[in-house]
Amino acid sequence: MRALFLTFSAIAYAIFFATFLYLIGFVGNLAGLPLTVDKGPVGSVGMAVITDVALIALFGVQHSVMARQGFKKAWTRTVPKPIERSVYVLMASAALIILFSFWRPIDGVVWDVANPLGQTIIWALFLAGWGIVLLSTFLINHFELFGLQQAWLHLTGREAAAPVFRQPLLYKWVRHPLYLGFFLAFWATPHMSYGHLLLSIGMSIYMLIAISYEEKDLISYFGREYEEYRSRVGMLLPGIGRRAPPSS
Ligand SMILES: C[S@@+](CC[C@H](N)C(=O)[O-])C[C@H]1O[C@@H](n2cnc3c(N)ncnc32)[C@H](O)[C@@H]1O
Repeated sequence: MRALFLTFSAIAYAIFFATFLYLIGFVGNLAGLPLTVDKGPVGSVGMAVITDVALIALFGVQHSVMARQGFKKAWTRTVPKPIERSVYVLMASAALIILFSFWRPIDGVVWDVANPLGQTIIWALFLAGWGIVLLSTFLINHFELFGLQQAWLHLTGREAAAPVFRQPLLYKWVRHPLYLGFFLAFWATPHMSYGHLLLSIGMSIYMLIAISYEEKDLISYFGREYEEYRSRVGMLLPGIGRRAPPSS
């Protein structure tokens, strides 16, 4: 059973990684992909807006609800604890695959940068965004975030350690570098269509909500240590979005 759990986690991880790579191409409109933010079946604008908002909401609800402590407690009565995170990762990938499959592009130019230097700078920001996302997962704990560590510890008969508060490298300057990377990745495009704008706005709203829930959890784990960090370090940009600790 323990080896089966690890196999399940490894498969969930492989599916996540393939989905993550596709997401880069989807948002960046990579030539050769069958479906991207600007390439796919076109219908009426009204239907496209309703469909796309529903797809973003599905992703946001799956991500936020399944990450909450209360949900995890209830959920692990059914799903074995060592693979709980891998099931979450699998569901998150499924929500993205559904988004890729049913996304409806919306034509129309919000901005279009034709200048070659401008385009190069914007693509560099786009790639930097994805790089920051990946780097941040390693700064927190990549293999735990994606469920492999939990199944491995179970296989080797060890207990999962309690969450550790980290502030290495990027976390010294901003509290949410991973989300900062996603902001760059969604917004840095030389050609912004109305469909892409909808995706960028929707994901940005989701991330701001996710940050507020995540910080409540972080304060419940780490207490004053996190409150002090929050009062000193900016949210998404250095020095901006610091929050004074509640007076006691
Ligand atoms: C997907 S990661 C996003 C991390 C962070 N919000 C960011 O944007 O870089 C979410 C997980 O990271 C954990 N986390 C966030 N900040 C942390 C920190 N400074 N130290 C340890 N864990 C952290 C949260 O508890 C959550 O399980």
